[in-house]
Amino acid sequence: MASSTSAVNSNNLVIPLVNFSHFLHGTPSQRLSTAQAILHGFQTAGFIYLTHTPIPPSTLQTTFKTSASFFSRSQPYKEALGWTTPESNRGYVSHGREKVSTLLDKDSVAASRAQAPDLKESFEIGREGAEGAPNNWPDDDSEFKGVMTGFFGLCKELHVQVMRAIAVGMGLEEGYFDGYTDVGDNTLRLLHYPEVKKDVFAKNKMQVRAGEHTDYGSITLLFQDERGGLQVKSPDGTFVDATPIPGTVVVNAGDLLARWSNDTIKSTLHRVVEPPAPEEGDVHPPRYSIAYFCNPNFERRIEAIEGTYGMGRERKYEGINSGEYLVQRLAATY
Ligand SMILES: O=C(O)CCC(=O)C(=O)O
Ligand SMILES: [Fe+2]
Repeated sequence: MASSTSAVNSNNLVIPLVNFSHFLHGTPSQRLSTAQAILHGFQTAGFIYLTHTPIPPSTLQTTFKTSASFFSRSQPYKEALGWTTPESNRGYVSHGREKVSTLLDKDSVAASRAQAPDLKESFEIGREGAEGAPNNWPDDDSEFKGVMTGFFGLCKELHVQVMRAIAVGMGLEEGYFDGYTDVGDNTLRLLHYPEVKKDVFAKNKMQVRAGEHTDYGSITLLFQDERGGLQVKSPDGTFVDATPIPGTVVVNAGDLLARWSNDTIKSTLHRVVEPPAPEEGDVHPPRYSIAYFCNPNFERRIEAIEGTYGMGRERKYEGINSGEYLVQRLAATY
């Protein structure tokens, strides 16, 4: 049986829908064809949708509920847990503070933020126990911490497995990336795009919920609710809806994986805009999503992956330290 059909197929953007259990538990041939479908998706669209991951739907539901209840707290409560530095990259980020964008210097980021700030707030959680970078947990809510650390661990494991699939797809030894994924230097980002009047979008054509950007790290695991609004840039240059499919995880490759793979894997622009399905009334309801940004262990040096250069393909990039790369990218965004 084929492991893959497509989740999105429009304007030359084909995002495969892959049953991940065929990689985890399938026969050797299912395992190989699934790994190849995953790698192919990253090489062409830069995005895939996974079904049948080991993350239980009930756990995901609890995590979404816990996230929504956190965002419903008062502004001073959330501000007290505020994000402080790119080095720690942990805590609460209020509306309009971060402007994800393709602009690399601080002045242009600030200018575009002033024009149409992203309509969102977020809470960033890093690896527990990282030296000098404690998480900004609310001290009156141990349930929040318990739910989020549990979810962090499940996502960490999924990162390990998706990187194994990429290794198998590339014809490398399955554990090729294990020494890069075992620490879990990743970031769990809870996102809340508040309810918004429809005329906000009508009045300003530039207004979006999250500006177009690429992600920075290796891969991102993205869990979205049923609202819609996520769009991915197609090879034609148009933005195509990455429509929510219940029970799936959207996975996209980030800039560091593109670089690591000598640009054989794509890090594709995406954004969040006004939801496509017209709802009744003059407001769009809130949208919640959860992004888990995976990175190679911060202490590792990232040099072109074996097999992605040679035989007429030049090696395009210098080696770079994973942690330094991320801090440099984050420093330009806040
Ligand atoms: O909310 C979403 O669906 C996308 C979020 C995203 O792309 C990001 O935070 O990097
Ligand atoms: Fe993103």
